[in-house]
Amino acid sequence: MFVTLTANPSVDRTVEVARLTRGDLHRATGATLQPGGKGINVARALVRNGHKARAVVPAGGAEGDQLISLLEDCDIDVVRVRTEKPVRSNISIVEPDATVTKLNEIGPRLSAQEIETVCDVLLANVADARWVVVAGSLPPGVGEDFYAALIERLAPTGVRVVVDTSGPAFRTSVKAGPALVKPNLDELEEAVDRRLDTVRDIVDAAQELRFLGAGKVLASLGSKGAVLVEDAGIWCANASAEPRSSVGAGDAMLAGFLAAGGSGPQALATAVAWGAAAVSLPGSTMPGPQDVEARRVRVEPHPGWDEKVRE
Ligand SMILES: Nc1ncnc2c1ncn2[C@@H]1O[C@H](COP(=O)(O)OP(=O)(O)O)[C@@H](O)[C@H]1O
Ligand SMILES: O=P(O)(O)OC[C@H]1O[C@](O)(COP(=O)(O)O)[C@@H](O)[C@@H]1O
Repeated sequence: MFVTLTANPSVDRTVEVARLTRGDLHRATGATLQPGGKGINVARALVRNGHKARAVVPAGGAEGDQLISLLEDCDIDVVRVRTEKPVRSNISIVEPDATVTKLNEIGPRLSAQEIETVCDVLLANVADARWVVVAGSLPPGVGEDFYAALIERLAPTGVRVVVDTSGPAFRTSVKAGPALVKPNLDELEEAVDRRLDTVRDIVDAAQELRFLGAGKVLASLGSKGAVLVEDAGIWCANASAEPRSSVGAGDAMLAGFLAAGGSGPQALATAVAWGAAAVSLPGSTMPGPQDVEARRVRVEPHPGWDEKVRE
């Protein structure tokens, strides 16, 4: 069982337009409405590929009801924590060259009581978990040490915790010693407070996070694939794709890594295969086994240290 917590879930609308121009009326060429938020997407990807996943989801209001009903057909064990304020809606605008413009709402404020309930519910639902994924931004009212405190409370259970978040919450959570973190390039740059241009820069930054407390670092680099830095070694991998929408690609990629054991080059290969498959699908559609093409994957046991990591 994989357990995820999405502190700030969303109803995701992805709208496809021929070309985005500020101030213009656009007629959408396609649209999807999907359950959103990083932990939810990780759970969606895992169950699409035959794994068991439970998603803890604070959800209030009519939008919360809509989110839960969108999750009904997904085969996820959804544990809803009812909150007073409504779930947010996030909008992604996708152009034919797969450029994505994201409009993420800040999310509903959670009360101190609601935050405590979310923690208690998560802790009550991890007994059968192999991994716990705590992911996404934190809504208003939730302190930046929320994930760090959860990692500390989960430590006695022995479960491995993955963090995928951004900003101050990311840096703070690293110091609490998660087994794995999954930053994208922007998040990694923000965490180490400098620009990163090459594989060497990524590995140095990852080692800094490991020095601070993270066990492994799985850095995602868009079309450049991903870099895994762990005790056993350092690997780079990428998979080719005809990109359509990158929304949720990082979540699919993390799910692939966990599904394949959460360690080493084979798990990294699966991760980028799932990421590439996700990016080829509309909206935040999570790939199933028929979408994933292992032949597209290239794993480098000896990273090209000076290779550029920007697209
Ligand atoms: N254009 C692309 N071609 C192939 N794979 C891609 C492409 N864009 C993203 N991916 C895959 O999706 C993963 C996550 O993408 P990235 O944009 O780094 O993460 P996030 O969605 O978290 O911002 C990458 O590591 C890669 O495996
Ligand atoms: O919590 P945040 O950082 O606002 O992100 C939430 C958004 O990220 C997603 O989980 C997609 O994640 P990625 O594109 O980073 O993989 C959407 O479903 C959701 O709208």
